Amino acid sequence: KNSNEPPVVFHWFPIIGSTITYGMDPPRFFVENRAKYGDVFTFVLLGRKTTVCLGPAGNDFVLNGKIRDVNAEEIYTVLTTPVFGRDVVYDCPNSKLMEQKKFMKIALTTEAFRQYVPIISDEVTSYFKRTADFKGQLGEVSIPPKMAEITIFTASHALQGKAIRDQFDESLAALYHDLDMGFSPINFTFHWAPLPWNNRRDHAQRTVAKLYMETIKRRRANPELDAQDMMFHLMNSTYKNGVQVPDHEIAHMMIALLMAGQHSSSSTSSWIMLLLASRPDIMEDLYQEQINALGPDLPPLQYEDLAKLPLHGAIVKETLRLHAPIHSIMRAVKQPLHVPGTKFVIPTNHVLMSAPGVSASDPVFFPKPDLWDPHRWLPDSPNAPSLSRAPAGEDEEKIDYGYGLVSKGAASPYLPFGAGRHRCIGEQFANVQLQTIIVEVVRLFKFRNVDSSNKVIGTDYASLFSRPLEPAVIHWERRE
Ligand code: HEM
Ligand SMILES: N#Cc1ccc(COc2ccc(/C=C/c3ccc(C(F)(F)[C@](O)(Cn4cnnn4)c4ccc(F)cc4F)nc3)cc2)cc1
Repeated sequence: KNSNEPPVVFHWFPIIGSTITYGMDPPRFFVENRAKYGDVFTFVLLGRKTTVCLGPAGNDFVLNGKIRDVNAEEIYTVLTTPVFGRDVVYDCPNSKLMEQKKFMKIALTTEAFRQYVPIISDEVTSYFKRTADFKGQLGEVSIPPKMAEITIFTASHALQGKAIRDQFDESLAALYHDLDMGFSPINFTFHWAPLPWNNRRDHAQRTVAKLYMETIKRRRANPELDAQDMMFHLMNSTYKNGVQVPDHEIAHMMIALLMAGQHSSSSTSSWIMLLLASRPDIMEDLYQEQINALGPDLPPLQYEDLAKLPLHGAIVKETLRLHAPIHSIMRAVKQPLHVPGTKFVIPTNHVLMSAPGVSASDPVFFPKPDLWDPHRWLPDSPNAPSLSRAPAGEDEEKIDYGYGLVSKGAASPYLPFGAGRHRCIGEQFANVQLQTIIVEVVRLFKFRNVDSSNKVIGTDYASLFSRPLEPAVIHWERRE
């Protein structure tokens, strides 16, 4: 054991190591061990030495790591490739992923969002009209399953096109569920195991991919001129080496986007509804904001209206500060890595881990960090973030990895969408989708907790994306 490795978190057993304490509550695990060992420490996760680098400097070190030093696909491919399919995302060289992200971004333009807002609005309003759980004047309902349905309908219709969305009413929903069973942290380790759900996952992946490829052939035969959806753009994309994107890669990228959009948005939208139920006063502020900005008759929502609703935007921002769906970002170490400002050198048998959420709830940057206070993101708030401590210069700098300029600023304490080469390309879509859902829900209902308290339910960290524990019941009442 050479002396310049980071301190190791005390654990009783090898292999198991700290897996259970980490897996049960990662944020608590990070904060408790940061107090003991500082911003850089190693723990054993399912037999793997995992070195965490916390704080804005840690976020920068991991997320802006050079490609020769850190590698994402080696860690993630065992989890994602069986679900998405081959030759895309983490089953190809990073340079190919960068081109695939460029292609995906082409369908995520403001022009596309103009089309998506009415689509999302209609899916939300028609959902609440037809679902049994919201019949009558008032009632109680566990909200996460409802938000999972709303997000799959809104994301699939906007991003995948009406043909795919309509298949979610029957066959595709069951297939999606089987695919989803394979998207679990257990598969980080036991991906090879012929577990029953892995067989169902593989069958579902092949079936869904086939369904997409048939749709691609049909659309190529008679192109729907107006559809600017993701499939249309991927069908007209060509790699730098001149190769047109093959049909199976289009199908597999569509699955990847479906999984990304679904899990992140359904978790975040569930949190938003639960937090609004804990603060009915804020839900009224939202209704008032719409009336002040759009007029008392509340006309059908358009993309341009979202810019006039800053509190709606702050709801998403503040929810992601406390409930980012991805709590741990991991990289393989490709060569011994010196941690700047320390004597530590991280060896290549370690996995590197970033947890941006730790600095997002650090009192140094966010006064009363554990308080869900969307107003903190608006002017003149007492709890305004003091992001000025993060070196502003870096935030200004932008860099292009091949899919457009991204802010180099990984030294920021607020990174729910990551940073650097692997940064999210779905941020704008997620904001449009989530804010549109909030606008429509606020127009239809008033929420409160069943016991009228300000309590918020705990977090389930057992699945790949952190999400609310279930059942998470709220009381709803139809607005007159
Ligand atoms: C609230 C919503 C979302 C959150 C919080 C989120 C978060 C993230 C984070 C933290 C990363 C970086 C992962 C890493 O560095 O290992 C990421 C990457 C990515 N996300 Fe999202 N995401 C969201 C929605 C979406 C949506 C809607 C899409 C697609 C339409 C999407 C597609 C992607 C893609 C393609 C990457 C790139 C992965 C890579 O380059 O390795 N995400 N996202
Ligand atoms: N015992 C025990 C025990 C042990 C440990 C634990 C918990 O330990 C951990 C540790 C790490 C993690 C990491 C989460 C993680 C990483 C990558 C991805 C992803 F790749 F999939 C994604 O980024 C997702 N994404 C992006 N944007 N929106 N979605 C993505 C990218 C591109 C793409 F096209 C499609 C995508 F969808 N997803 C999730 C989760 C849990 C529990 C129990």
